[in-house]
Amino acid sequence: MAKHSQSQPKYKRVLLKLSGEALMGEQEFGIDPKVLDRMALEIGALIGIGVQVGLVIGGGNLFRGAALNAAGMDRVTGDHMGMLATMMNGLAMRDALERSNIRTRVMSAIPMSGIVEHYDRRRALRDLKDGDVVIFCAGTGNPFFTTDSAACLRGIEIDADVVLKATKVDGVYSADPVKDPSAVKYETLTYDEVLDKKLGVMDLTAICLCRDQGMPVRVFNMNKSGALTRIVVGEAEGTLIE
Ligand SMILES: Nc1ncnc2c1ncn2[C@@H]1O[C@H](COP(=O)(O)OP(=O)(O)O)[C@@H](O)[C@H]1O
Ligand SMILES: O=c1ccn([C@@H]2O[C@H](COP(=O)(O)OP(=O)(O)O)[C@@H](O)[C@H]2O)c(=O)[nH]1
Repeated sequence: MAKHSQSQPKYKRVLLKLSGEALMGEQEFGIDPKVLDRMALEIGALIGIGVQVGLVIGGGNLFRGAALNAAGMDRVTGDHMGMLATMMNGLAMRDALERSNIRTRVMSAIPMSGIVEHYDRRRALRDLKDGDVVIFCAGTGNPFFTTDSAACLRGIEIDADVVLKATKVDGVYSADPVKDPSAVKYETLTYDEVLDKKLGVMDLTAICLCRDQGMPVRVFNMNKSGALTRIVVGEAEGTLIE
């Protein structure tokens, strides 16, 4: 960390997307406080070198609308539950960040008066400039979307330099590396290559939005200690889609 804290960041403002499943750690469901604390440390290292950090957190560790739908629930109700799950993860992450003395604001796409603020882009920009981490919860606020799309949307809205998608694998591969051990990792890809090859690491709505708005996306493994800082200071890590 000492080495990186002297490094000049390549990016001034990033939108970090954490999947809900990443928060489970070794558990089957829910949130592992040890994982939250480790992520708070990694995010704190970025704040420490002057990088502005917006955060979108998934909800897949708790509920996913599509899975609830497959089990018989109305899809829109399931998606509402999924978005509420991202709120719980966001509150847990704020708690971990604040315990690490990192100023944090949570904004929700769905009004939730008395718990968190409603999403306000201009306010978020002011807070980011003040060095606060801003957590954007409840996805896009609409069913039939994912938090990957929400991350790209918020990243574009706040004029982030890059969307950083933290996941469980080391980048984008020729096939799902969890299922196919012969899959080969890409260093870089264009948006159209991701779409044409149907590479399943991010949903297509999110990729199309980034392509149309020219927002680069880097997919990387958040379980690798220091990977986030290495990316932000310009070292090769994961896969860059642009
Ligand atoms: N071509 C691919 N390259 C990398 N990962 C892939 C690919 N296709 C499918 N995946 C899977 O996508 C997952 C990453 O997506 P992520 O959004 O983090 O997970 P989830 O959709 O379960 O929340 C990886 O864990 C990996 O198993
Ligand atoms: O804009 C959004 C974002 C999320 N969701 C719901 O919230 C769930 C959790 O988000 P996601 O699956 O993206 O979480 P992750 O895979 O990142 O943990 C999704 O399955 C959807 O049901 C939604 O309806 N609209």
